[in-house]
Amino acid sequence: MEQLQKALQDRGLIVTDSPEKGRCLFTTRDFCPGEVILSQEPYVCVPNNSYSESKCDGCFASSNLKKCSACQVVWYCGSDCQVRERFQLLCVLASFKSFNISLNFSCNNFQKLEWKLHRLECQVLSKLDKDRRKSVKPSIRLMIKLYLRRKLQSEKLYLLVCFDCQVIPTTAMDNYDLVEALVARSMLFLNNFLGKDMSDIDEKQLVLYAQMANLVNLILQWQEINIKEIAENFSKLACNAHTICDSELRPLGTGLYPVISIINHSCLPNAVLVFEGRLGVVRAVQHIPKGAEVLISYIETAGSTMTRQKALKEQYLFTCTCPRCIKLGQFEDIKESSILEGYRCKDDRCSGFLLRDSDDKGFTCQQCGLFKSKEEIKSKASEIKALSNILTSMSSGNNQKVLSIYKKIEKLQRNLCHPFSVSLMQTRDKLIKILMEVEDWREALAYCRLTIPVYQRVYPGFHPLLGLQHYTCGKLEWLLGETENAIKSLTKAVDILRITHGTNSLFMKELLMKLEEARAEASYKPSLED
Ligand SMILES: C[S@@+](CC[C@H](N)C(=O)[O-])C[C@H]1O[C@@H](n2cnc3c(N)ncnc32)[C@H](O)[C@@H]1O
Repeated sequence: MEQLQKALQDRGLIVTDSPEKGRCLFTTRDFCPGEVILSQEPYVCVPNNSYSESKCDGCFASSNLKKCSACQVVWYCGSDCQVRERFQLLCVLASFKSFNISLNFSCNNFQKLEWKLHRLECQVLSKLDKDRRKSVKPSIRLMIKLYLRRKLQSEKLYLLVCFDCQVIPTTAMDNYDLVEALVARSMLFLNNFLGKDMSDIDEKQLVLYAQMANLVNLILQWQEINIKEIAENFSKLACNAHTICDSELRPLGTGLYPVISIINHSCLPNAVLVFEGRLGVVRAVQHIPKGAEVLISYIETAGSTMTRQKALKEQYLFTCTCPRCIKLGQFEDIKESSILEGYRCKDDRCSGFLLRDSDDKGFTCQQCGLFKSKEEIKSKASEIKALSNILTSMSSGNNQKVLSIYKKIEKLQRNLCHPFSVSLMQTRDKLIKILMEVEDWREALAYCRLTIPVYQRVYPGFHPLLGLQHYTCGKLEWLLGETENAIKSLTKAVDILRITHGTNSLFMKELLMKLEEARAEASYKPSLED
């Protein structure tokens, strides 16, 4: 901890303890919007591979993949990624006495050993029979990697094997002690439910961790392993691991970033976590003065206070007391919930919000006083539910059918929900995605424009999702030849994303280049007309 405090001190940060939140990360200097507060490589990470989709284990790319022929579990996209992974596993296997590996090689001749080493790397997984291999889901692999990595670092093999290349050395920000210090869900269960009965769901969760721990034990077959400790580590992953996303916030995998995990949650965060490849980067999204706590959001912040609190309670077992959450039950909060998750006025031209009547027969618009009966609402809601059920039962691939169902849902929601409703916004997002897949740019743009005011309301300030929505709008306008509009949208996207994503990533370079091209085209067009 002392070592970590020292490393953080150099970055203008300090870890403190609070009785309500446990460890907290505070600033010891000012940070300006867009400034990197902290960045960290994952201690361990895995891509979220499934039967239908695979990604490279090294960089999460999804093209030009080759499956490792030995273990049949891991995929790589090319030699660079293979080299990195093979090197890591060589070090692990060198620590097993059963493998007679010479440690006398440097990184220069390391590549010659690639194939041989990779076979060794896969030793643990390739020992498994076909059925067991199928049970090696990403969460299980993450745990296996955690144990291999611990073994590696505890025996300081990296330094032994190749002291001059300094691949992943043990540092103040990268060691197993930091994993040990992470808060565990099981501890939170106990703290929360001491003296009370655990609910069924909590008990089931603990049983699941125990089953997963058994599976890890069967795969690793280490004599000295402690199953209880593995189960405890699964419960740590549940409230500390992060979903690794690409620049457009599409999930790619899961990673454990033990220092970033010290950062607590707020529904009104002053920082954001984004990923540059596997690197986790925390950036300030507002001015953070010296002495303030650094806070990110763990959840989708678009929902009502009740929805957010439920999500935080279920996964992280705490009740949020951020400036948004402390308003729970106050008139402003009730109004906000009725807008985000409530119904629309019977009069199409009215944008008032509806509140439930005291006799529970229906809802009344708080602006024009029109009444909407419960039956009316129920019938529309069940039509939507029936259509959603059809969608869940459908197999993927039938874009046109899916599109027509989403359009029906959107129409019903337009009639039922408040114009700023989150579920209506989400349905429109699904429509945009499908319409872009079928290359109907015009209609995709129409829906995208409808979502912008809702995004601006639910994701205020520098929020990456708002920036990305402006970007989508800009790309569609650009494709449709609406250059002036594209410039406006792309500029709005850049204004937000340069704060949340920085300007160095390939993604941002592409966005900045698109904006430049659009500006160049706009200045070229009038001269043509002249
Ligand atoms: C990723 S950890 C954050 C670091 C944690 N405070 C620690 O001591 O390691 C997540 C856990 O921190 C606590 N936490 C995070 N944000 C909180 C908040 N706003 N209020 C109360 N507890 C919070 C909860 O126990 C949650 O499960």
